[in-house]
Amino acid sequence: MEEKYETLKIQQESPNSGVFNLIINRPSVSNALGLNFFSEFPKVLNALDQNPTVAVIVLSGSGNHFCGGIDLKSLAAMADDNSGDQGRTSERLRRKIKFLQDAITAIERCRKPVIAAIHGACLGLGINIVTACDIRYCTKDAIFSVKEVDLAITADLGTLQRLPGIVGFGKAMELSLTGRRFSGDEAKELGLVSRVFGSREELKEGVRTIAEGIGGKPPLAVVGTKAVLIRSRDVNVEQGLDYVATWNSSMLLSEDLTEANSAQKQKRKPTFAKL
Ligand SMILES: CC/C=C\C=C\CC(=O)SCCNC(=O)CCNC(=O)[C@H](O)C(C)(C)COP(=O)(O)OP(=O)(O)OC[C@H]1O[C@@H](n2cnc3c(N)ncnc32)[C@H](O)[C@@H]1OP(=O)(O)O
Repeated sequence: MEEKYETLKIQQESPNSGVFNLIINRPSVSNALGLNFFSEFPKVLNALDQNPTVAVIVLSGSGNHFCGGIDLKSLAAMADDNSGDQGRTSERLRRKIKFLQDAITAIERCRKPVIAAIHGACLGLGINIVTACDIRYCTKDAIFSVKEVDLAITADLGTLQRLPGIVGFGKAMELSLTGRRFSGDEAKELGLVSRVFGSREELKEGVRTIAEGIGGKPPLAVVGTKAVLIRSRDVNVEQGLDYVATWNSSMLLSEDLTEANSAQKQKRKPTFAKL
């Protein structure tokens, strides 16, 4: 956790808190992100996931924006060199795209909940990132755009796969084909965010309270809920039920169950061992 990163900053909300802020940290370029982000992000998420002190991760942006999208200055370099024949060039590019995708999917691989707190611009790559997050909140002045189409890119890092499940197929198609900008209020109307806050300060405080609330819940059930919901999204009901039956048959009988029940009966705050 002591390591320094070029594109990210980690801050524990307060001493003893299980809430950790993961901050996109390239404010001079509106948190536009290049290749180094894709190397750092999964490493940091994995470190947070493995750290038993961490219960919930809040992802936000430093400066004026959440994320201005892919770093346009590094986009050409990311498209790779053209050495070798067409087949080899294409296969290299395919591997690179899979590497970028994998960095975003690290959010879903992380057992702990990841909450996006969005202010200012959240464009292109920003949408890929937040649609992989477990919960999203934003400020009223947040601006969203599935911008890839305007850059002659078919969005390929998760937006087209995850957005339909969040806002519905038709809305996802409309937003992705037009690339139009939409506001925090519309994001709420669409179901992209769960709540809109009046200011950045209110967003920070509101999300902190929600994250601390989740962080105080039985950790095995929190991790299980995330894992089972993500799996259920991708399989049919029967397969999802089968998955949760196996999950709970191995993890339901924990000290958390006893503690949650006792605390409820004794009308006291429960305390759970870290995960
Ligand atoms: C394999 C491909 C994988 C992923 C592909 C993803 C596709 C995308 O992400 S599409 C989205 C691309 N992003 C954009 O088109 C955004 C362009 N920028 C803007 O619209 C605005 O700059 C803004 C983000 C809304 C911020 O506006 P404002 O607050 O008025 O500040 P500015 O003065 O415009 O910008 C400040 C500073 O940031 C630099 N910057 C902003 N965005 C990017 C970017 N995407 N890449 C590189 N740099 C960016 C901008 O140039 C300014 O820097 P200066 O040095 O002062 O010029």
